[in-house]
Amino acid sequence: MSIVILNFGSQFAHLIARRVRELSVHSEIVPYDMKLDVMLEKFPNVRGIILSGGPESTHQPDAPFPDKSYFEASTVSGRTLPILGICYGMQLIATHIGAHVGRLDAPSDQEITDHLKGMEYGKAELTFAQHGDGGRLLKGLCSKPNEVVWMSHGDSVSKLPEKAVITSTTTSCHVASFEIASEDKYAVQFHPEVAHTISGSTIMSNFVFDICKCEKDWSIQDLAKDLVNSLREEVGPSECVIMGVSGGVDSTVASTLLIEALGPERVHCVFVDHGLLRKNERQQVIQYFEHDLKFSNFHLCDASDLFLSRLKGVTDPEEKRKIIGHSFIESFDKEVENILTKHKDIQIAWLGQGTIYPDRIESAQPSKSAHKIKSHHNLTLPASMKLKVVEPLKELYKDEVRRLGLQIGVPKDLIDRHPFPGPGLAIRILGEIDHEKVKILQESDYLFIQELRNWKLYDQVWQAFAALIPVRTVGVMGDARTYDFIITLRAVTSVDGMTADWAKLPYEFLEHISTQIINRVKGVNRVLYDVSQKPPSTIEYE
Ligand SMILES: Nc1ncnc2c1ncn2[C@@H]1O[C@H](COP(=O)(O)OP(=O)(O)OP(=O)(O)O)[C@@H](O)[C@H]1O
Ligand SMILES: O=c1[nH]c(=O)c2[nH+]cn([C@@H]3O[C@H](COP(=O)(O)O)[C@@H](O)[C@H]3O)c2[nH]1
Ligand SMILES: NC(=O)CC[C@H](N)C(=O)O
Ligand SMILES: [Mg+2]
Repeated sequence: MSIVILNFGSQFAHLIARRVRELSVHSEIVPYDMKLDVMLEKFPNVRGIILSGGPESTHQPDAPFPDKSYFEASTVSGRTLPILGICYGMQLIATHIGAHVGRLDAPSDQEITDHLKGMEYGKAELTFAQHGDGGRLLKGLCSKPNEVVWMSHGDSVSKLPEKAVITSTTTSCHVASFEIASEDKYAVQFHPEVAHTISGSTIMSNFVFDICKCEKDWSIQDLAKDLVNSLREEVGPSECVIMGVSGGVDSTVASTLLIEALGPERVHCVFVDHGLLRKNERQQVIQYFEHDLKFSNFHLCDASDLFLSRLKGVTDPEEKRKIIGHSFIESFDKEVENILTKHKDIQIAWLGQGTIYPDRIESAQPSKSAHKIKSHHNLTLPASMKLKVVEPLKELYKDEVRRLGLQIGVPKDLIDRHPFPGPGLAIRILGEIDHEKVKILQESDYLFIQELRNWKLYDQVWQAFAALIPVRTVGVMGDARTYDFIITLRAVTSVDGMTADWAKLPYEFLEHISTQIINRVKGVNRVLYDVSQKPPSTIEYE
């Protein structure tokens, strides 16, 4: 049995599929324009349809719409095919049934502004409709007041026809969910698939089991074994892989799988020092690969001059990311040449990377209708590249990678490390990069992380780091005027990096770390703490 997701370009479409699979039910994502009959042929056991969110607005002329027959196909081969619309998906169902979908700032919407109170990004609290049973979809939720959900929309639904029952609202959104149970149409403006929607899994389970009547007939059987087998099929029997390793979770798990699949001789791990690493990181990574993990083919590539000279004078975040992606590939190419001079008889045909699913969706890789949020360095590959790319973890989320890593014997202290982005400090020094700023940020970040560990707070947050805001402000130290940079501290809680909340670090800690950084790092006279959620912000600054 399957649940099919029509993808309208949501940042979270893959997460919907993952939530369904976590319920032991098969799920697939298909392009939004797949016709109903084609879909039915492909998935004869389909039991329900989910319309994903998406960046467009249904009232725009080119807005993507699904084949209309999905809305009319409440009976397919003698059984109903329920539809759940999420965010943009809800707005599609609303448009189809003749409701109004609009944006507060559109001038022609004046007469309905009462109902369109506005946009919501991040955390919101549901109020259940007066009849109070939450309908079929929200069954089991309305016993609790203040149900926390995650929103990310600018358009709102109003003027629903009578047959549609509004099941919940928020202070800014009159229709947070509605359903037409007799037609098996269900719709939520919020995102049940994200980890920050507290009862998201109950909602998904209500849809999958109670409404679509699916049975638990799917399981991830020994994921590690499947991945190893497919790597053996993908990489030819005499081919070798050059694997980019950073000392981070994803590349360590990916390289361990590659070594398991191909044997240690065929996997050459390369760590690139791009001059934008954290304080002491280079020595730690070398120690880790050479002494702790004892990888037989570990290579250090010192490319700091290359990266820093290419980035000189560059301020645009996407431009920086492109330069970094290309410089990585150049460094790998150079390292391939070095390896081939030593091992003349081998054939290096592949570049291995620890790319995971969120890297791809933010770079707008897997879907034609998704907007690009930021180009992750590992996906900004030059067209001229000669190596083929192998990415064993490309379908997984961070928490799944961590579980897989533990299963295949990667040490727990590495698994628990905070993620560190490949472009490193380049995307945490806003705008132009120079040696002075790198030094200031390295010192500030080092103090922040050390103190989080000392205060036993490191494991309570998902990711934490300092970033440098290249704006000077006036301070007074020892009665003298200073005119120095701002350091901003970011600490977030998350499960998979797709949504994130700011960590509620104790005031005493914030006071302590602010004093430490200002007193000990020359060039900083002001420290800020970032209290933004993702969405609408992202975790990194660029
Ligand atoms: N300094 C580096 N040298 C070589 N490859 C790198 C480097 N930094 C990143 N990469 C490559 O880019 C991929 C993506 O980086 P990313 O930071 O997302 O993952 P990671 O470093 O493996 O894990 P983590 O998210 O825990 O930091 C890595 O898996 C690795 O293949
Ligand atoms: O290897 C990487 N290359 C990149 O270009 C990149 N950009 C963001 N990140 C990491 O991805 C997660 C989500 O970050 P954002 O909310 O900023 O997109 C966070 O964990 C970020 O640190 C990157 N990792
Ligand atoms: N996340 C979404 O699906 C957003 C839908 C639509 N683009 C809006 O802003 O309301
Ligand atoms: Mg990393």
